[in-house]
Amino acid sequence: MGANCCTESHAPDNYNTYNSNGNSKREKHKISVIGTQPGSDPQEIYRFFMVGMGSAGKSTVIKQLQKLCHDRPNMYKMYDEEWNPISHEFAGHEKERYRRIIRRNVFDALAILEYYVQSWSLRPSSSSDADVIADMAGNLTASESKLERHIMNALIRLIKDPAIMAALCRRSEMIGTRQIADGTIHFLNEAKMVEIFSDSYAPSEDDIVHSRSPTTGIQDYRFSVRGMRIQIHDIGGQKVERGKLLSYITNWVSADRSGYRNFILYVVSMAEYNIPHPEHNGITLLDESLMMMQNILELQPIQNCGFMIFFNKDDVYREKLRQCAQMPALRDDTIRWLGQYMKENDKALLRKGAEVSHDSMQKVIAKKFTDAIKNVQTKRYKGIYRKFTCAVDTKMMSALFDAIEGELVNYMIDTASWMM
Ligand SMILES: Nc1nc2c(ncn2[C@@H]2O[C@H](COP(=O)(O)OP(=O)(O)OP(=O)(O)O)[C@@H](O)[C@H]2O)c(=O)[nH]1
Ligand SMILES: [Mg+2]
Repeated sequence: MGANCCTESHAPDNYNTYNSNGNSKREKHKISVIGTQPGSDPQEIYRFFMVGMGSAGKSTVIKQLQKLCHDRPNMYKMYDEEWNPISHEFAGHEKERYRRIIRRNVFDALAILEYYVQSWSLRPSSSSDADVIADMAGNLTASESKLERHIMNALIRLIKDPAIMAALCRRSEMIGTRQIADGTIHFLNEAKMVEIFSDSYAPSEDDIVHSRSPTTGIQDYRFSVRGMRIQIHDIGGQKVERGKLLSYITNWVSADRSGYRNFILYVVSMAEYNIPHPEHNGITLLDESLMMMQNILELQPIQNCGFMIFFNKDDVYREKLRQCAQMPALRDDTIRWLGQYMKENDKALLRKGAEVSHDSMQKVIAKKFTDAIKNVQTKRYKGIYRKFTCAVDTKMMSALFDAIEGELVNYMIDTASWMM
């Protein structure tokens, strides 16, 4: 185990961070070490540049890999930048950090729910618990690490408030910055909140997978999955982060060497198919993600890299489509945004409030992206590989990672047949 591995943070967002101009000082060092490690095969390394809009689920993929190192240590292992095995376990200070993040996620979600309770007039009279939250909201940063007992109790009482529950049921109508992070739903029930706000709370791996903290910069992670070495660079996708993308991608491509198999891993949140863009009329956040993907595909330096798309948040997408049966406005939105890619039969079913096969609706999203890919001018030398994913679902992600080696080897051999 590397000398510094016990002191280094292994949590997503805190590991092997690139310096501000996008160069990894460690990268050069690492290249010389891998080739000369005693007893090591001159093994291939599958290298992923993971990118997408903010909140698409990129860091959740990393957290799942870390969780799998915990659940199945014989098959999944984590490494430092010199490919020395390291502990995947979250150290005490990281658990403490996630404890704060999760409490903060819950607080933010309740503040958002309370906002909708007010603006949708869901509560007949005012609530003193809601007043406590409103008073806190401005000062939370300073005191987030030690929420006072009466505030915690007010939060727990609020989650039982029928008005808050009614707002939660209308989550698909929430837009802009006032949206609840998809993973936070996992925490929004009384039993879980009692646990989260107890003094002895230590987040489980599953809780960490559901937590939300935006990534800044570019983070470098290394794992082996059934002996196959993979290196993933996780790029922050918030608007403020996206300005650095070109320099990161150029540096990443130029660090290529023999034995690397390079892939762009583009993560898309299908849940955003109906969320209007906060700044541009007439498009959704999914459209913005699609445009970002097109811009990346136009970049000359990546034409020799494989390109994989994870269509993520399949569970949220499925749930929204299911809700179409009871929510005519959501039905209309779905037809407005996706109708041109849907079969006429399916549109008729949806209009009647009947269920449309999920398989067909997944193909609708894939078709939207395939059409956009056809408009890309820059010639590609590799095909495009796609998967529908639910990054918070450990079983699904483990099945995906278990199969990925064979799939990637086939991809490298016969890229043409992998075109979407
Ligand atoms: N329900 C559900 N939640 C998901 C899924 N994938 C990710 N999430 C949640 O979505 C939130 C955002 O996920 P992140 O992994 O932080 O998103 P990101 O792409 O890394 O975002 P940035 O770091 O801002 O670029 C977290 O609360 C996750 O738990 C999914 O497939 N289903
Ligand atoms: Mg992230």
